[in-house]
Amino acid sequence: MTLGLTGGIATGKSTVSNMLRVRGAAIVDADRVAREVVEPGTEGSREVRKRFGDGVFHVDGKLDRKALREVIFRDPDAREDLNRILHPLIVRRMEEEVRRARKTDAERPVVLDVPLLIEENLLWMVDTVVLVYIPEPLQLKRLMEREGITTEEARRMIRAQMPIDEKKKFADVLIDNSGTLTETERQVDALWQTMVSKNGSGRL
Ligand SMILES: CC(C)(COP(=O)(O)OP(=O)(O)OC[C@H]1O[C@@H](n2cnc3c(N)ncnc32)[C@H](O)[C@@H]1O)[C@@H](O)C(=O)NCCC(=O)NCCS
Ligand SMILES: Nc1ncnc2c1ncn2[C@@H]1O[C@H](COP(=O)(O)OP(=O)(O)OP(=O)(O)O)[C@@H](O)[C@H]1O
Repeated sequence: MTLGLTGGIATGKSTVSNMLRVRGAAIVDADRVAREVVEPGTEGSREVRKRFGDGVFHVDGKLDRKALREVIFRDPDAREDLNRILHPLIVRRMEEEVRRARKTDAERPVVLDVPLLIEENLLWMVDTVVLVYIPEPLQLKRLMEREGITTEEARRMIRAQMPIDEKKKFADVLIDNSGTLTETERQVDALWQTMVSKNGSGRL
């Protein structure tokens, strides 16, 4: 089965995806793929430079992630342009990775960790949607603490995505990550049991 793991920024997708990895899932991480498609010399890198200029690159040709981030979380048009350039490249590579994982072991659950799974209409890629949920005030707090940024900066990043409470209606399974990591582990255990017992295709 292919599980779509989503949430909002800093709600705990990486935390939960690591827990699923430890249990044996194959993980396809959209944030990692997004970094690969802009490596120096790639089509993604060329297109980003064409649209955003040399100012969002370091002298060695690597993307200056901080600089680009400043632009896209302030300017919705810029964000749309970046999405238009990168998302087809990201989706194509994720599809290849899913195919490869299936070929290696058809029974092994595959987890697609994609922050924008719902916003970008990628639900067709997965059998089941798992939402890593925390209430928005806690999301704001964890984001500010992790990034060392102000409330205003964190709000801007959260506003670039569909509000976490709205995402609930697209979810088949909810993991509440507002408690301790042990409490989250317990929910992941229950999810994993269902995944392996249904190990063919099928929805949860
Ligand atoms: C702007 C970039 C360079 C900032 O890099 P940085 O290392 O600081 O952050 P990172 O990649 O780890 O992303 C952190 C989080 O930001 C959020 N985010 C990233 N891109 C976007 C976007 N286009 N729209 C809304 N939220 C986004 C996601 O929740 C993501 O998990 C980078 O996020 C990027 O290339 N974004 C565009 C690609 C994309 O849409 N990625 C999301 C997965 S499809
Ligand atoms: N149950 C928890 N209790 C306390 N802190 C937590 C918990 N789960 C995650 N965190 C912390 O919250 C922050 C966000 O978690 P994580 O990085 O897993 O989120 P994410 O959804 O993957 O973020 P992004 O969208 O930026 O990729 C991290 O600093 C993490 O250590």
